[in-house]
Amino acid sequence: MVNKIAFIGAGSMAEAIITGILNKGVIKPHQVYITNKDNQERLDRLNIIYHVPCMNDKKEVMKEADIVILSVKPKDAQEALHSIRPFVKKEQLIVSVLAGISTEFIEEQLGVEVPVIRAMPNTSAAIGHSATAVAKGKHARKEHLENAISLFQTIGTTTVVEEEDLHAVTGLSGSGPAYIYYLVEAMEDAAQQAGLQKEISKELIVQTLVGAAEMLKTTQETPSALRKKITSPGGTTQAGIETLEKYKYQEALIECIKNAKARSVELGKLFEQTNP
Ligand SMILES: NC(=O)C1=CN([C@@H]2O[C@H](COP(=O)(O)OP(=O)(O)OC[C@H]3O[C@@H](n4cnc5c(N)ncnc54)[C@H](OP(=O)(O)O)[C@@H]3O)[C@@H](O)[C@H]2O)C=CC1
Ligand SMILES: O=C(O)[C@@H]1CCC=N1
Repeated sequence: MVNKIAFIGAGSMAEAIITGILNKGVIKPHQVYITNKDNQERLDRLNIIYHVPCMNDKKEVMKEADIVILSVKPKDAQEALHSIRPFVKKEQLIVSVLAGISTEFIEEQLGVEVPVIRAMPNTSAAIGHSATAVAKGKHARKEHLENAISLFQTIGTTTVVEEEDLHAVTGLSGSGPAYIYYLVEAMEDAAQQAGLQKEISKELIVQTLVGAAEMLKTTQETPSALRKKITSPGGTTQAGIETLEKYKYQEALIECIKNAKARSVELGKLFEQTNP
C-alpha cells in the first residue's frame, strides 16, 4: 500500500500524473507531496488546484515517501538528484520519467543501492489514458516493478520493456500526443480555409480521431486494411492520400520518430556527464 508519493519536479508531466492519480481516488491529496527548484508561484497554484502539500523543502517532501517520482528536465537531473541524495532511503522506490536518463546514472548519483524504475508516460495521464512503458534498474526487484505498474495502471496502460527500448518508446508514445496535436492543428487550419465554423470543425475532427482510435483498438484489422476500406477508387480519400504521398507524409513521420528517439539517446549522453 502506498502512503506517500513525493514529486521532485512540478511541471507538465508531474501535473498530468497528479491529476490522473487523484482523479482515480486511490491516492488522496494529503498523500502527494510536491517540490520544484524555486518556482513558489507554481507550487502555490498546484496547492490551490489539487489541495496537495507543496513546499520548497526536499527533506520534508522525501520523508517517509514510499515512491519518489523524478520529473525534472534531463538537464536538471544531476542537480535534482544531488539535492535529494541526503534524504533517500533504500526502502524508497525511485520512479524516473526523465527522457534519456538511465537508471544506472540515477543509482550512481543517489549513491545508495536504491530501487529505480524508469518510466515513459505521456500527458494523456491527466485523463487516465497514458501509454506508459516501464523498465527496472539494477536494484529494482519484481515487487518494485509491480508497484510502479500499479501506479501507472491508474493513469492508463502500462507495458514492461527493456531499458534500452525506452529511447524508442520516448520517440513514439512519450512525444506521440504532440504529433497528433500537430496534425489536428493542420486539420483545423484546413477546415477554416474551407470555410467551416470552428465549433463544427472541432467536433468533427475530435470525433474522427476518437472513432479511428477505437476502430484500431476494437477491430482486428490492420491500419492499412482500415484505410483501404475508406479509399474508393477515384474518390475523395484517394485524392487526399495521393497528396500526402506527394508531400512524403509517411516518410516525414518515420523520420520524426527516429529523430525523437535519437534525441533521447543524445539527452542521456549530454546530461549524464557528471560535473565535478
Ligand atoms: N511533458 C511531457 O509530455 C513528458 C515529459 N517527460 C519527462 O518528464 C520530465 C519533466 O518534463 P516536464 O514536466 O515537461 O518539464 P517542466 O519544465 O514542465 O517541469 C520541470 C520541473 O522540474 C523542476 N526542477 C528543475 N530543477 C529542479 C531541482 N533541482 N529540484 C527539483 N525540481 C526541479 C522545475 O522547477 P522550477 O519551475 O522551480 O524550475 C519544474 O517544476 C522530463 O524529464 C521529460 O523528459 C516524460 C514524458 C512526457
Ligand atoms: O519532449 C520531451 O523531451 C519530453 C519527453 C517525452 C515528451 N516530452
